[in-house]
Amino acid sequence: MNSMDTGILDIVLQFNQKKILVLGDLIVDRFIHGESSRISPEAPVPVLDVQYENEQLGGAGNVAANLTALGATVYLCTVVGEDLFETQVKPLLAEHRIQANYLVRDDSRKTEIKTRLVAQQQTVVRFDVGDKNAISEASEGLLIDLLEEAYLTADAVLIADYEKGVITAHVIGALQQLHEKHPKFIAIDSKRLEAFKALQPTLVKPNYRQALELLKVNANAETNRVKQFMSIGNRLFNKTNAAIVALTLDADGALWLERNKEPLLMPAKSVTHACVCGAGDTYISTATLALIAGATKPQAARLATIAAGCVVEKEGTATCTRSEIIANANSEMKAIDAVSILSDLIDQLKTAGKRIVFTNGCFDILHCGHTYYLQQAKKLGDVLIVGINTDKSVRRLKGNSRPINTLKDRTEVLAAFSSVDYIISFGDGLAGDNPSELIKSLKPDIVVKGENYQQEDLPEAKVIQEIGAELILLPFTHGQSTSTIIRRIQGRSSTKNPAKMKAL
Ligand SMILES: Nc1ncnc2c1ncn2[C@@H]1O[C@H](COP(=O)(O)OP(=O)(O)O)[C@@H](O)[C@H]1O
Ligand SMILES: O=P(O)(O)OC[C@@H](O)[C@H]1O[C@@H](OP(=O)(O)O)[C@@H](O)[C@@H](O)[C@@H]1O
Repeated sequence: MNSMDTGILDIVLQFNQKKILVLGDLIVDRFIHGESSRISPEAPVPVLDVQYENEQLGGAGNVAANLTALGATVYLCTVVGEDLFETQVKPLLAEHRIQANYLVRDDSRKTEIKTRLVAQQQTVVRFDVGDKNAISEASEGLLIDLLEEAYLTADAVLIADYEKGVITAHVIGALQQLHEKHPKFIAIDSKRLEAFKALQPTLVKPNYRQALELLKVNANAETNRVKQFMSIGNRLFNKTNAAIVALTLDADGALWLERNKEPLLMPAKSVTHACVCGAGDTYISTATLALIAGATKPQAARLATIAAGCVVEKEGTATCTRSEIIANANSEMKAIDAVSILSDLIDQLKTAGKRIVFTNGCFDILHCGHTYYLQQAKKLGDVLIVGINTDKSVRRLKGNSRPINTLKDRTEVLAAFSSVDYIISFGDGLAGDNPSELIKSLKPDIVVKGENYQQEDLPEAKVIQEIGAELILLPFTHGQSTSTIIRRIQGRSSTKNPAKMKAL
């Protein structure tokens, strides 16, 4: 754990207080998965033996789904056709906890549905059905009314424009008027960023192809894309009027550009088989939430990269939760301050078949007894969670001279142990100095204690039984304890330097 990581965690924890207005084209992504082992006799195309199908929200719908997965409240302003509303769109919105109050339903319109045939994880063909023409005047009027309603309560506006007809010149004009009266953070992902110049967006996210098109530069496979945009990237400011340009470069990560500042390159996670559909949606959703939660540019770029790295490892159009961001952040980020985040994370780890081990203690001055004990605890399962007593709690348990090290320092030392996966403090809640409440919330599979305890003496024994966890008592290393170490030091100091002993 270091100060940057603590900052990142604080930012992620604020995501659920944010309200985002998402404006754009809703798409339905349909994936038909199968195996292919031969070429059709009728034409030189693979024959797909279909195994399963699924549908996901795409376009602005995917942006909204990503934002809700990250904890935010979303007002999704869009126009959908009646054709797919009841059967496809409504259930998907409900699944992602997205309110349908800001949607305009238009029975003259066909919703965009993109069907992909996927053989052995490789998309073989995609076909699109749906209207791409501008929405009707009636729908436009209704959409602008809803936009005005949602705008004032939102913390930021995220435009997900796929040029499927929802964002007309009138819609942009209405947004501009609102923005002039009540300026807000505006983030834009669009193939035609120049059309939004008047909004003076805070953040735009072109991908490489879109950035080349904006600057009217031809693509060249030989070019080093990072070097190229380090040199010509500043021309994107005049084209977009944006304060920050997050240029995403798929497997090469992203280059963040800001006027008169050094560009920031954030490399992407290396993924063997990346499924990139929707990665840009996840990227801009996370970057927006991070920036409005007060993240610095490097922090926001890092969080967006972690989230995009998480979705490209999943099948189809996907989302990344706050817990996944924390779990995917580097291993230094072990200390988790919110029980709800850790319990979400544990649920996900359990679903992935992991066995969760929990133990707790003061971990004041660490010695080889701790090392052995934590290693043994970890071996009992897959993930070791350590509950650590707060400073006040240690004082109550061990006396006023303790702890020797503050909670922050004790946590930092504990986080350096490879056997320890996550650390959470406890001791100031209703259950006082024992971890009953924490165990009840986290529901580990195994609880480990030192064998100096008897099951019947443990205040948490009842909770352990209630949640159906197994209690395992591990032997302590003989003669090793923090108190013995302190006494040893005091003994030595008292003969050699009594003044120093007092200071201890
Ligand atoms: N092949 C990949 N491997 C790892 N990360 C990727 C890959 N493709 C995309 N990403 C991640 O997703 C982000 C956005 O991807 P990109 O393809 O540039 O945007 P878009 O989806 O808008 O075209 C990248 O900056 C990167 O973090
Ligand atoms: O522009 P077209 O291709 O017609 O439509 C958009 C699609 O390419 C896909 O673009 C993806 O976004 P990313 O661009 O990968 O973030 C997602 O929004 C998908 O849901 C969507 O189907």
